[in-house]
Amino acid sequence: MENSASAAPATRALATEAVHAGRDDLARLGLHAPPLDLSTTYPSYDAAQEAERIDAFAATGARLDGPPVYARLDNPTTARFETALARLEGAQDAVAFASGMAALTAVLLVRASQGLRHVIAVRPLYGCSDHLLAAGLLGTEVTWTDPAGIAAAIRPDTGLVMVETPANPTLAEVDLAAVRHACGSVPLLVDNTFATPVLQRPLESGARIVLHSATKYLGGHGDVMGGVVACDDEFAGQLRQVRFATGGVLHPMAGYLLLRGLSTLPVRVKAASASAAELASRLRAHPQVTRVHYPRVGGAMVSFEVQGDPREVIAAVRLITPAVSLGSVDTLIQHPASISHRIVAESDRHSAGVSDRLLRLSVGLEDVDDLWGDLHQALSAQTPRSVNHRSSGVRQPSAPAVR
Ligand code: MET
Repeated sequence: MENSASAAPATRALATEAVHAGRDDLARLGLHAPPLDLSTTYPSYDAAQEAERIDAFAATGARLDGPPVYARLDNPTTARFETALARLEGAQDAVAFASGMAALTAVLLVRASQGLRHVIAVRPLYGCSDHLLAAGLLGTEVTWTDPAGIAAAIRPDTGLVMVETPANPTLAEVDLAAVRHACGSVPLLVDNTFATPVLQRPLESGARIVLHSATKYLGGHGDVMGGVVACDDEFAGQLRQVRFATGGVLHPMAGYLLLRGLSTLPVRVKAASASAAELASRLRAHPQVTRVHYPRVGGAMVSFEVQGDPREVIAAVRLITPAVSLGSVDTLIQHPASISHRIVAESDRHSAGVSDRLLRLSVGLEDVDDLWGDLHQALSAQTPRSVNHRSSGVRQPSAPAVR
């Protein structure tokens, strides 16, 4: 199997890479679907050779030639996903983890283990990313700033600058080239979960590290949890060493599903983005909506602020799924102040522009008029305050006719 991200030709378009990257050897193997390797360990009669291979991994963290010794070092199915995602992001390599938070944790641990404990970050970030930094759970120390304050915040022990653009949940964007310039020699990490490499490739703007919650658009169907970091070979080796030591590995079945998800990523993102742009424009004209956030880069996320209680809109949707998370084929809506950003202190939420009246919509692949019909009725609905998701006065709609 070809594990190297540079094995495929450099000239294929993103849509072609999405289908073929990480699968270039399959026809030669006589396979169509990628093999799913569930091994936790890999037998060898040559203990001396295994010792050498473990020493080699300990030295650089580079992928071993041949079987991975043990599943916490590597996995061939997951490696295909890593190869494919690296190609899509234009990175030398990628390293996958059990979740986006495990991926961010590994990045922070790599830098902290080098004595670079200070992180500069721009709010808003996803609520748990914010919390991980703000609480200093990993022994790091954070300075929050806006992009203009990055250069002045750099210290001798600064190991990372972190931004998320478009940001969760306000969809605020930063100018990556300007931020990269302000970082000087400090590595810039960009959380690219919302844009995906279909709309934005931060490494082209000089970022060194790209982070994804793969649970979202990369998987794309709400049935797989994972995280991935795209970066250069050197940093990927350090991440693999941390992953081996701390154990936040992606399950091979998740690696399989994520590789499958990548093959439809461009068509999913483009279709959902077209609907999202349309919904953003219809929301702007709705009398109950006071503000709509839709990023310049595009994408399938829309956030909007409402006149009344946003939780009443959540209670009133019938087609749209009232759930946190994003990037699935179905449209999801959630109230950041109640769920995704609940763990961020209220004053920090507010100063980051996360209003209590903000709703976050992840637009899926349904017909845009059906989505608008549901949003429109939910915005107009007067839901009794006693309704909640357990006692549920929720009507189950009878199956509608297909237009
Ligand atoms: C546990 S809350 C959030 C999950 C996900 N990162 C989101 O923003 O929706």
